[in-house]
Amino acid sequence: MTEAAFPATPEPVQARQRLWSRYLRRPVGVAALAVFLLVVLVGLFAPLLAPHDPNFVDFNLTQAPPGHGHLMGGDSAGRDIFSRLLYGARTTLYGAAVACLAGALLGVPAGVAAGYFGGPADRIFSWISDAAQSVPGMIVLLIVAAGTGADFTVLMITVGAFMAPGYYRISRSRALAVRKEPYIDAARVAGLTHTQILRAHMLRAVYAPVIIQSALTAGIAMGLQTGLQFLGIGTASNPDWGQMMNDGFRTMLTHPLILLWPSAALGITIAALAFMGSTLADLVNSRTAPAPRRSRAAAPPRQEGGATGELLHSAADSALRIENLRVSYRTPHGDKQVVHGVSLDVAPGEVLGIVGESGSGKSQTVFSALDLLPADGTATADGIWVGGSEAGSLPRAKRHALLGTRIGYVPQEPMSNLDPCYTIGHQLTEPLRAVHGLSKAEAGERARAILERVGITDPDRVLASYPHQISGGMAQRVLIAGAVSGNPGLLVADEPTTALDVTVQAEVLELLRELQAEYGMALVIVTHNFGVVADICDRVAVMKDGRIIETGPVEQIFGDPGDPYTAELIRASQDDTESRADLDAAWNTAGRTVHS
Ligand SMILES: Nc1ncnc2c1ncn2[C@@H]1O[C@H](COP(=O)(O)OP(=O)(O)OP(=O)(O)O)[C@@H](O)[C@H]1O
Repeated sequence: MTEAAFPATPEPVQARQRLWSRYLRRPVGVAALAVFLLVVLVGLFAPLLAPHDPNFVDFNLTQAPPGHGHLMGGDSAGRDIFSRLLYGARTTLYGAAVACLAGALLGVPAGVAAGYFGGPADRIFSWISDAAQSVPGMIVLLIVAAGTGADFTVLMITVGAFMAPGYYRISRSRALAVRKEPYIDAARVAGLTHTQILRAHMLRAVYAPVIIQSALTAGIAMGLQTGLQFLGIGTASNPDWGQMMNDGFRTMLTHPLILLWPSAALGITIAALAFMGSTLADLVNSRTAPAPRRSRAAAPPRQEGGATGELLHSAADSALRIENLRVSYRTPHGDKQVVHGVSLDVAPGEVLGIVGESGSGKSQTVFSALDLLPADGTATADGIWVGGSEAGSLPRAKRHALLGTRIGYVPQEPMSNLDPCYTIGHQLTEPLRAVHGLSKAEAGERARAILERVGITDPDRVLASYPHQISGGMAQRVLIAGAVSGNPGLLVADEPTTALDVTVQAEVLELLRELQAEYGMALVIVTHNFGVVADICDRVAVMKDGRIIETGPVEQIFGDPGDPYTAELIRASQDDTESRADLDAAWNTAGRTVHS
């Protein structure tokens, strides 16, 4: 079965509206849609449109040619072919709808769950889908027909079950792509549960491909049901195109028109569905490419050694404490360690900067604290404490419950962390209602107030806007508003200004500093820029190749950097031109080896 590849980022609503207007500019698509709608209308209004009772037998009409009040003549039993064709459209459409519904109900939830959760869920559902495809469908249909007295609805549900793997594959591949989108992580750190994310974001993302798949499936289901009826399997009381073809087949050589009418009706309907599906798939696939994800630097080779960094506060007095954290990834060549024993802590109300060049392990360190590592990443630590409580050993669900409540997260790329399918208002109020139990009105009020607090002067407009209708700077303010809306004790900001215009960067930093002071939060800010550190941080940890090479108060590190690499990072930030060669030279000055 044809399957279209879909870009990872779902359509914004306006873009989706544009999709339909673009569809209406495609002549083939419009013609196919018109034909299909005509068949649907004919099926719906068959009792009004049919000039004769489709089952009334008039022996004078037996195999009669068109004419004398019978537009298409009579069939072998003396019934009006035109009336039977109109009623047949009903049966055929009903059967196709039942098959599509059954296929979608079985295939889509399984595909979304497999793509989203991966691991055993993916393996089990994929195995079932593959197994379903290897079952000989026609034999099963014959058995079902024999066991149910050829009940048409049950037969069509069975046809749908055989179509389910198509829905499964398309939903799985779409969910696999979407689950890597930053806005899914953003929804998790806002505290939404898997069920809420599946319902709100993933199902929405598979909507367009499922419609396209349904157009293709409906055509196939119609062909199958006609084949069954052609074989005489189905209810004889309702006229349908398969029975009519069976009748025409027997007199094909002497009265070819009897076969031609139902065959043409079926062929045209299936072709219309196929053209609709392919036009839609074409339009969806020709959309703009998904937003680029943050590039990952090449991994440094593994280095052995003990924990690096320093711990200044006891676990009970820390907003966040990470002890001897190691992060590794499964690769085809074995495990690759990318963080080699990092220890750091931050006190309530303190601002800690984690600074280092790209690929130094900053994000992996904070992702481990947020429990946001991808499935092939593993974090082990001697301990991770959040708000004075041990979090590292908590069961996943309890650890997850900290997100959005005790930990807030501000990501690097504001736009890709907002779901393009929902308004800002929906995205801000969803966690407030789902995680903090606020009513719709309370959540709306709080979202409005917090937007005003982060400097958005027209909160009502922004609440009603979709992400593509606001600027990058405004989107980052929205995400900051979302991150602090749950009053977390710890705010983690991962390169929060990198994706922003230079003029907006200072404003966003200022806002973070104000909110941190106002809410008394601890702030961990990940950056490659010492300018940001100077602006906002109390203390800094410098990372290189998955280790902390130096920690200290900002003034001390700026005034007297203990490591030539730190000095070079500071100089590069001041020049605003980070030269890889200079950084490597500084690293070598300290007698260490450069790995690139
Ligand atoms: N999914 C992954 N699989 C394998 N290695 C990874 C993966 N994600 C990150 N890494 C490696 O982990 C190391 C640290 O990455 P990390 O994202 O923490 O860097 P960073 O300092 O935050 O830089 P950047 O700001 O560019 O992301 C890099 O060498 C990177 O190649």
